[in-house]
Amino acid sequence: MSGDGRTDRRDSAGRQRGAARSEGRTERSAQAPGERRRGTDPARTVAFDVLRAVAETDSYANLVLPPLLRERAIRGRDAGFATELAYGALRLRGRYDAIVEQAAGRDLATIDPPVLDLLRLGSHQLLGMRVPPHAAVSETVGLARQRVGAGAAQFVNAVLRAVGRSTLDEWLTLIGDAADPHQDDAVARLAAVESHPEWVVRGLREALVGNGRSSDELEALLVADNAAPRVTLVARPGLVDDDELGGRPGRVAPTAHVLDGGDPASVPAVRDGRAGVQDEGSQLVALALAAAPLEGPDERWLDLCAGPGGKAALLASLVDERRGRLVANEVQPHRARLVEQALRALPADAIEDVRTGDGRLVGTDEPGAFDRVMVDAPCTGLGALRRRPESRWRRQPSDLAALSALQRELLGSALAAVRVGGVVAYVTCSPHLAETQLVVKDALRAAARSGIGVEPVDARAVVADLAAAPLDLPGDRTDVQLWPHVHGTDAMHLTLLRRTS
Ligand SMILES: C[S@@+](CC[C@H](N)C(=O)[O-])C[C@H]1O[C@@H](n2cnc3c(N)ncnc32)[C@H](O)[C@@H]1O
Repeated sequence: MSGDGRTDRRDSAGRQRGAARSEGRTERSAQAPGERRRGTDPARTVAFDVLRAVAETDSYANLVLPPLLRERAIRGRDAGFATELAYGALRLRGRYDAIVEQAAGRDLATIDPPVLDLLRLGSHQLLGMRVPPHAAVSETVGLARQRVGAGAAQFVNAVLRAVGRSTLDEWLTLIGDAADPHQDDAVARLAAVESHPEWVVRGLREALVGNGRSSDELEALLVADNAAPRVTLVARPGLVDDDELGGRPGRVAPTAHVLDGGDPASVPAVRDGRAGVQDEGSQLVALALAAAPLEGPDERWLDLCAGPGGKAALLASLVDERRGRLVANEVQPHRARLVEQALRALPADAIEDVRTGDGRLVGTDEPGAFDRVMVDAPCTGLGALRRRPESRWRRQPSDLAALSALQRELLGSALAAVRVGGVVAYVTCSPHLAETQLVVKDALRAAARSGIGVEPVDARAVVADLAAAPLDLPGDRTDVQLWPHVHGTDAMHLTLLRRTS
């Protein structure tokens, strides 16, 4: 039974069983009787609406989908099916577009965007989910007829039948060969087959090599980006007992609980803010800032870019254990409100302030005022592609220049805001060298020019003491770069720096 007592009508293969299809009802009643037909499947309809919202209003799928599911009372397996369909079609858009182009024998630019979205959804059901082909095709054609028109439905039918005639492996060989006809461009092939923009594939390859890893790992990394991450909870120290959260212990962060499934919002400690949903890599970098060796006072911490507040809540629980206080700063007012919300379970004593302000000014306004500073910088998010289904298509190479300039300024401000002897953590959820190693290098040069001395702290030694098992971190660097295909985390970057003068 679904939560509202009605029978859950989807089987494990995503087929909808039974006749009552609530979503279609009102739309059917608005049609002339001659046009009446079986209603469309609410789960597929909601997935289509998510893809349309992403395309038309630049919406984020993970923000649009949950309220739509709630509004339309789609729960249980139906909700799981809709989520996998929408997120999978968005993540694998590049792969399916290459397949659709071949199957349709037409340039994608000649296909109307809503029709292309339907073809992506149909292709994902056929090739990426275990939906029986007749259901995948007929349900998508029905949706096309209802939402776009009879002509579009015929086209969708023909193209999806062509898609269904080959297996996924056969299609991958075909689109790989089409992208790399001379067998000399591994990036173009991987970009098509593993559904990433080429500039992202190039950036990830450089990041692997720049962190002492082999470019042979690239395919495994791209594959990991295409898999939905497991839901991981953080047990905020001092606020929650480990056995309240369930799940299995994390591999990387001692505060992590990895769930096998279920809705994290149903966990009471998550609802009241004593725990939260947080990637293990994000947990580890906050724990590392707190654990970095420090001489002298350790009581005033700053989270410079705090919204929406996941790391701030973990830092606040850690500083509270030392009887210290956290200042959380965020430039966007609505995100600063999310920080307040994330900190709701923390004792008032642990929070000095939640501020709305430009982090670039803190170093000038409050020089040398903090013992530990977190700079979790705004970034391309190329390390969290598995979590944000459409973001790889939205980001542009030109974003890198603007973001890395901002990152340098924020890190410079943090180095000015920390006291001599204090520690700064520079963190991104992108492994791109332009946002990580190069930003740190530039910021250190700029700091030296303004008379601020800085030395690296061995972040690898710090995380080695925190992690349950040794972390695979090759090369002789002092920073830490995590990877989804190696550590099971987002590709978080961490540099720890100590101010020396
Ligand atoms: C990667 S997110 C931080 C995530 C956060 N630490 C967490 O764990 O929930 C970066 C944040 O920096 C904020 N930001 C962007 N420019 C900023 C600036 N100039 N000063 C302060 N915050 C800024 C963004 O609005 C965004 O909320």
